[in-house]
Amino acid sequence: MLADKRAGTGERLLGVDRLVVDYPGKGSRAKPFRALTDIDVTIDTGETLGLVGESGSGKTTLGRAILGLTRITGGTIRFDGVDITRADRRTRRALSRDLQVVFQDPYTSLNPSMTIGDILSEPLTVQGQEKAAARSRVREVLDQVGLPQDAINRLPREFSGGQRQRVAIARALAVRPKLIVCDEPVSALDLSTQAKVLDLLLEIRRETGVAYLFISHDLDVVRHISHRVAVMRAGTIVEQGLAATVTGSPSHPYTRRLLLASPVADPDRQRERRAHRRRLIDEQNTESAAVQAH
Ligand SMILES: Nc1ncnc2c1ncn2[C@@H]1O[C@H](COP(=O)(O)OP(=O)(O)OP(=O)(O)O)[C@@H](O)[C@H]1O
Repeated sequence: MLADKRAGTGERLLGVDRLVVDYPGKGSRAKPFRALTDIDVTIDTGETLGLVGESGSGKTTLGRAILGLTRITGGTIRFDGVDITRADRRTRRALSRDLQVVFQDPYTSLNPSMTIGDILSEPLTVQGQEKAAARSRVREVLDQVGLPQDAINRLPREFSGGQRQRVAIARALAVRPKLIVCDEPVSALDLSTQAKVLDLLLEIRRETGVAYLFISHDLDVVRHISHRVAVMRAGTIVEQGLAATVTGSPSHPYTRRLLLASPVADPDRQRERRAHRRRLIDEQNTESAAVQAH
């Protein structure tokens, strides 16, 4: 488990300021739907910000806005000292050296007809690297994510879900990015594979100093990897702070509900959770007794 402190150098890598995203409504007269309202988040070099919230709260929309995949209605996004809110395609291509993504589903995020070698060398050749240099970098990242060298000539279907997610992580790592947006990277995996992939992400962060925006609906997963946590609900951030504080003594009732809803494998955490649930029930009983006595 992580120490309760911020990581990195304290240098600001990402700054999202009063971000608003509207999706067009369906039909010509329909009102647009506001998916994000005045979102403020920051990530420092080497830091992990966990983003939690239930389905539909806007986590993916925020990740996609940062990656330039969703149209922004208002506010600004700065990355590494540059305003990238409305970056053009050329700037985005250059940015992809520093800003990468790992999606949730390792089954659909990898091109099934490409070999692992081609999947991993593509981002490097797009950045203008020579084929030979790209191949040697591919060998390095395969090692880094714990996959065998002979994976180079194999296809994604020959690998398990956890191994495919290692390929997706290797693809993101290949260009040595400063920030990786991890959008539910372990949700499609079983519990023991989840733990292994989370450990891999932690090890990579230690080795490379990369920062993560780690998106998950599961507060327990997020607390394992994050220095700070932001909690989203209906397109807004209801609470953010140090991971141990937000997950240990949440101040917002919504965060408390999320905490109780998240599945845990760790018996200590299960005991802790049962005690917490009992405390909540006791509080509620005391409140209703007080109301009845009034
Ligand atoms: N392309 C779109 N057009 C219209 N509405 C959208 C679009 N994409 C997302 N939404 C809506 O925006 C809101 C936020 O969606 P988003 O996918 O960002 O949430 P999320 O927290 O990532 O949810 P999940 O965990 O289910 O992926 C939801 O109400 C969703 O229905």
